[in-house]
Amino acid sequence: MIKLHQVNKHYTTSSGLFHAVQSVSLQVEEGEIHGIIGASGAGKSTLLRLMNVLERPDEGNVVVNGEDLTRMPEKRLREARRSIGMIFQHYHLVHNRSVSGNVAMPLELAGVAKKERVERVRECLQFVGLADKAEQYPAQLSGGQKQRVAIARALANRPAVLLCDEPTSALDPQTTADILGVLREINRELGVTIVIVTHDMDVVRNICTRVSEMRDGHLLSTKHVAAPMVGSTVEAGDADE
Ligand SMILES: Nc1ncnc2c1ncn2[C@@H]1O[C@H](COP(=O)(O)OP(=O)(O)OP(=O)(O)O)[C@@H](O)[C@H]1O
Repeated sequence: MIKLHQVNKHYTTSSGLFHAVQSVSLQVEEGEIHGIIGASGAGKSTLLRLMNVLERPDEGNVVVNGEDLTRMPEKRLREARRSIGMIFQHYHLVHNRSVSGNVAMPLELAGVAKKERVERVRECLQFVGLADKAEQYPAQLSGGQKQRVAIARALANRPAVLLCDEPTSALDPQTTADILGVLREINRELGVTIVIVTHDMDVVRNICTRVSEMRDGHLLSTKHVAAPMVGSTVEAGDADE
């Protein structure tokens, strides 16, 4: 589903070239929920942004759904990105658009006709439990509701993959549990493959099938996560690679 092959990313900083992601190879399988953990600055967000080529790798290949995104011209890359949704810690909603206006944006960019757009926005808001908030504005919503709008927007173009960058880090424990429930449903009911960057091992124990650990730009390990059991603490373990 997602194959990173020997991917490298450098940034130019005031103190020289910084090697943020170093020769990372990783395969995310179709249908899994794959966690990426590691200390602050380890390169987790950079790795996630390499998966949809929001960051272009300096070396290596990024293949999603059998298509090499690193070899595509910009126009084809924009089209390919429609099958890769993304959500962020701080939601990135457009404040002067209503909830339905936000969810409609990727459909407008994809040239979907108005009637179909309205229907799809309604479906997506219903899926995340916010059908009654369609005409409200982001400032009127709680953090959890804003993240649900961002999820609905990410689902609008029926992606095969959803990339999540610290999606619950700004949320309280109950809201975190609710949002993880939504992500689990997206995975199970819609068959969407999910990659989730987090510093919270509870998130990993709760929803991830495998977890990769980053340190100083390197991928240290990828492990299976024991099947989550309600109310129990489950250790990540059972190295498989
Ligand atoms: N655009 C950029 N220009 C220069 N340096 C960058 C840029 N983006 C990231 N970095 C640096 O690359 C390193 C990895 O950043 P990244 O955001 O991927 O880490 P992270 O593991 O997600 O950290 P955090 O948990 O703090 O978000 C950091 O040292 C960061 O300062």
